[in-house]
Amino acid sequence: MQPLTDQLLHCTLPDLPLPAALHPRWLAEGVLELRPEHARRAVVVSAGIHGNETAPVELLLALVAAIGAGTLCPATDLLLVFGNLPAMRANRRYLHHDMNRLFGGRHRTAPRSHEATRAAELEAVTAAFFEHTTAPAGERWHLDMHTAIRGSLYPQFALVPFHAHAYSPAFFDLLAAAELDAVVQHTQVGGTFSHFVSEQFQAQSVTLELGKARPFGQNDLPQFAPTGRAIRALITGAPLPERQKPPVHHFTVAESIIKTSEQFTLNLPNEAENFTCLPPGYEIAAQPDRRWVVSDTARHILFPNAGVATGLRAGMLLAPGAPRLSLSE
Ligand SMILES: O=C(O)CCC(=O)N[C@@H](CCC(=O)O)C(=O)O
Ligand SMILES: [Zn+2]
Repeated sequence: MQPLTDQLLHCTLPDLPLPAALHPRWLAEGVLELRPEHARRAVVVSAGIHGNETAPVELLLALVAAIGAGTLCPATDLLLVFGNLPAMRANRRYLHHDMNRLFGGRHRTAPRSHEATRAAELEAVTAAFFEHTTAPAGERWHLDMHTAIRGSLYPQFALVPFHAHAYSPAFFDLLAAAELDAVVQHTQVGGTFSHFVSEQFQAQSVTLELGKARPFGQNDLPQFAPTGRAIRALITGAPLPERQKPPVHHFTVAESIIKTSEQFTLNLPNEAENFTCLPPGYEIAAQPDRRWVVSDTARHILFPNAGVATGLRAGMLLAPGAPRLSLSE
């Protein structure tokens, strides 16, 4: 294991020297705030909200190391969040409850658990971070980095939370510069960290899916380099790197498949990848009180997972294209 990963997991990362000019403060376990003078932007970068999604954690640690070494000089207020440390130590998505379903106050009504306590703590530190920034309203950003359980036909993609405020063209430029292959627009509220930050602080917040989830030490780190470069540009104010790939593909969530029965079944092979296009009329999932059939217009499956706890999302059906009303306007 890399020394910095070891330090994070053993809670000795605060021993790492950081430039005093950035006024570094550890606001909670695994939550580092940096506030350079005259910041014109406030950026939250989070990883490890799911403990087994380790590549984003390594990417975030590389940013902390570069800041410590003085090779990366943020010009923005920064909140760096390592989400679920006990789950990271156990290489599990979560210990008791999926933390990324508990934001927006849902932790209050959920059974008591490490994840519920941590979601409440992350909400509080994020609120304090945005409350004290001098960055203007349109310059609040949040990138919540994840990796997916299955492989994906579009290997790297973004999920934009449903939002009522404007996301700027600069936000979509960032996603393009990060070499993402696809952008998925949510159409309903959710309990994710990115939805919470978007709704509560009118931030341009997004979930990034950067590849397939693998344990520490097994990640192909060069795959994450374009995202790392785009984040560095965002936090230093440098120009964004030029995109080398074809244009980003857009999708919109048409239906969320919510498992509400233990007898829920999913009609898909384990090796089926995210974004697989299914034939219209295909019965993708069923439980005693209902069945989900693929429509003509929403044929792409995302995050199919029969193993989620009852009450949670077991997949989404996507329609190609951005929503008809552009949310960036
Ligand atoms: O691969 C999977 O099945 C899940 C990967 C993952 O953790 N995705 C996030 C997406 C959050 C969002 O919809 O914005 C999640 O499920 O929490
Ligand atoms: Zn995740």
